[in-house]
Amino acid sequence: MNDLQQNQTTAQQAESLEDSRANPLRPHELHSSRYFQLLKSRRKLPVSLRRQEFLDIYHDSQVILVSGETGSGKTTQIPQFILFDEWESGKKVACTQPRRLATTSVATRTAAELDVPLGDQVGYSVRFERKTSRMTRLKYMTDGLLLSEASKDRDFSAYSCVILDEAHERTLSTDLLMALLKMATSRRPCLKVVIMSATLNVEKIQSYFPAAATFEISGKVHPVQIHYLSHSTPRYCYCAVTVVKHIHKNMAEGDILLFLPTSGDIEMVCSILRDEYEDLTILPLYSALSRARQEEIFEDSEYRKCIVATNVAETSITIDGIVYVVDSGLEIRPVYNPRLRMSTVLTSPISKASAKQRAGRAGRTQPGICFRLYTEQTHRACFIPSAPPGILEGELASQILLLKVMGFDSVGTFDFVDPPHPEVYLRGLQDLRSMRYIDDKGTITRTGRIAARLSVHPKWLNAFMEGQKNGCLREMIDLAAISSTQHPIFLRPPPARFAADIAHQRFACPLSDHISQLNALHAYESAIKTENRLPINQWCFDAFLNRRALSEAVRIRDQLVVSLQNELAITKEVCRFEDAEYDTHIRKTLARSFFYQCALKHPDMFGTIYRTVHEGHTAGIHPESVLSEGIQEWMVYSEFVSSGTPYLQTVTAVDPAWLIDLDFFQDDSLPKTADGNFKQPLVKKSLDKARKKRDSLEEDLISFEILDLKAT
Ligand SMILES: Nc1ncnc2c1ncn2[C@@H]1O[C@H](COP(=O)(O)OP(=O)(O)OP(=O)(O)O)[C@@H](O)[C@H]1O
Repeated sequence: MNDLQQNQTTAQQAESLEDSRANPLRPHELHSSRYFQLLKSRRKLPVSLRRQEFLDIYHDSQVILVSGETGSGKTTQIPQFILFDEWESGKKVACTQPRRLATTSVATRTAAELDVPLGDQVGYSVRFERKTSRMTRLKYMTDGLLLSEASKDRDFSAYSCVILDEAHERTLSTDLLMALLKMATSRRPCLKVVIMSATLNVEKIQSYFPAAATFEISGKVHPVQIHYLSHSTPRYCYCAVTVVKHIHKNMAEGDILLFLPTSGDIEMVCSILRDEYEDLTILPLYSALSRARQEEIFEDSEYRKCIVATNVAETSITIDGIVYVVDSGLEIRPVYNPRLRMSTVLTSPISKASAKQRAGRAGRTQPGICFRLYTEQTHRACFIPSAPPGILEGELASQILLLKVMGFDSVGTFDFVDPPHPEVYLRGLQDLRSMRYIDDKGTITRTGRIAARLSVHPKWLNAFMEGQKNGCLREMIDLAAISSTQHPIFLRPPPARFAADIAHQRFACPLSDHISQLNALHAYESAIKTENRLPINQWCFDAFLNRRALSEAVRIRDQLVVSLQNELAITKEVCRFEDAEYDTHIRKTLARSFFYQCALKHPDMFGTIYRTVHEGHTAGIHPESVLSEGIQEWMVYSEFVSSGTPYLQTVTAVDPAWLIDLDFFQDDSLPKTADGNFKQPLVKKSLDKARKKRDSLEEDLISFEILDLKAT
């Protein structure tokens, strides 16, 4: 018997025996004292009091919509009820979350509640990282990951029940899962679906699943008082600092959770608060931070904690000790514009549902107070009820391809909760057509099938094939991996921008941001291998590189190499950096793979404005680019973004001669006005010039060969 077990009282042992009948995960073992502590608090949760009522509905219905106050126990308890109920089926229970941090933290909590090591019966799976085993029966996972599983198994046959949590967020993946689950439930009558949220639009989802039962959990764990400002203020950071100071000076014990829209705001506010207080533990929280730094928010602290977070802390997570929530009422949301093929990132007001979720981070382990940095009138009149579904705001090419590979040829008539905007849908089809992933009839091609199976955006398959021709396949795989990390690899924290820019110069390639990224990745890998090196964390810190993003890129790259092995002959050989043509091979490959994202310098302007070839939209080069001075004529860009001013981001200078033989740049493909003239005469002129140059070079070559022939 171990120490923990010895510590159990006789009463606990009796309780353990009683409870073990309900806990098939450890049927013959005694539980730890922590288990009993947690059990005591779990039993008080509103949802625990209605366990049997929930199970009765669960037995009678195939689809159940669960709504209930934040903190009432949906995420941690309902999956356990189902797990025990479904134990005999031998199948798994999946519970999805929109965010990674929430996925890992609720899995950790649930494993602790069940007194099992994380990864055994309870585990988690997020992209490129998982803690599961063959024993795992309850799997918390991101919605994106379950979607990619579904592309291989439309019946969700490994699962007896799929729980979609935080469904109010209506992410693109959750919406697609709802549609696929709707079909799967008609094929598999024993498959159950539970859709949960504290702020679910029940009528909307019920009209999509007409036979769904509803289960509403009333009652809060602890009350949360809400305070509003009496006057609005645009200076939300200043206002947030004032409120935090007020709480710290005048209010009773309890940690603070402050919501701000951007990582820049967070770092600024953290540095102001750090300068002022030594007896306050200030912890930033945003997705670009390393996992270890993110998890610091859960650690105990000698002083009061003040966590300054973006909306990554908005749903699902419980941070023990939070009493005060300060909500700026703002967030950043990328919105895709199909006409511009551009993502606009603007700081905008949150929805009422988000405001409720944010307030709900308090009152979970004790009563709480939420300070909203906006007026009640603003909340009532200016906040929309819930954020628009992701399917109405995002780019759809990869989702259309995924559906096509699953056999849904006519995606236009697919039964979505909210159908996508026809223009976004058509743009997605056009993009897939120009990448040759579908044919003229919209049928998926062989290349399209391979592209759909990639763990990165399907557009990269073209780059891999082109890279193979030009001897830089490995570099393209590295770039695909870098572009798939959730965070930028170059860090520019606001207080140290200048120092960061200097540190980044050693990786800079004057003609390409993509190659600069590759240089940083390769330097990181050799820093790891070098003996007597600096600790890698220190090396990354000094170089202002994001270690988390780099190690994630390496992981993605290694998995990609394995998954591509059957499709492309991947040799160990890499393009040699010492090769005089190293840059050219990579730039040419990028140009020929992402030709539909080319831009040409606009001479009428001050010299730094470019115009995209296909749509003719103008934009500057992002100020963080190595090419921001706008000297080069042609560019290929990875993103067209706007946070007020439109910018081309992550760009590479290209030679139009590399493009002229592509169909996309032939006269009959270039965009024309209604009267048949070229919409962008400059593009036409520049391409003609490149063609002439090529022809005259070819003529020179021929005459040179003739001369050579005569000489022999
Ligand atoms: N990591 C944790 N530390 C302390 N208490 C926790 C933790 N996780 C959960 N709890 C307790 O369990 C309760 C239920 O949490 P759970 O996440 O299941 O609620 P929920 O209804 O899903 O909330 P939300 O709608 O906000 O996701 C919390 O209110 C809290 O009291």
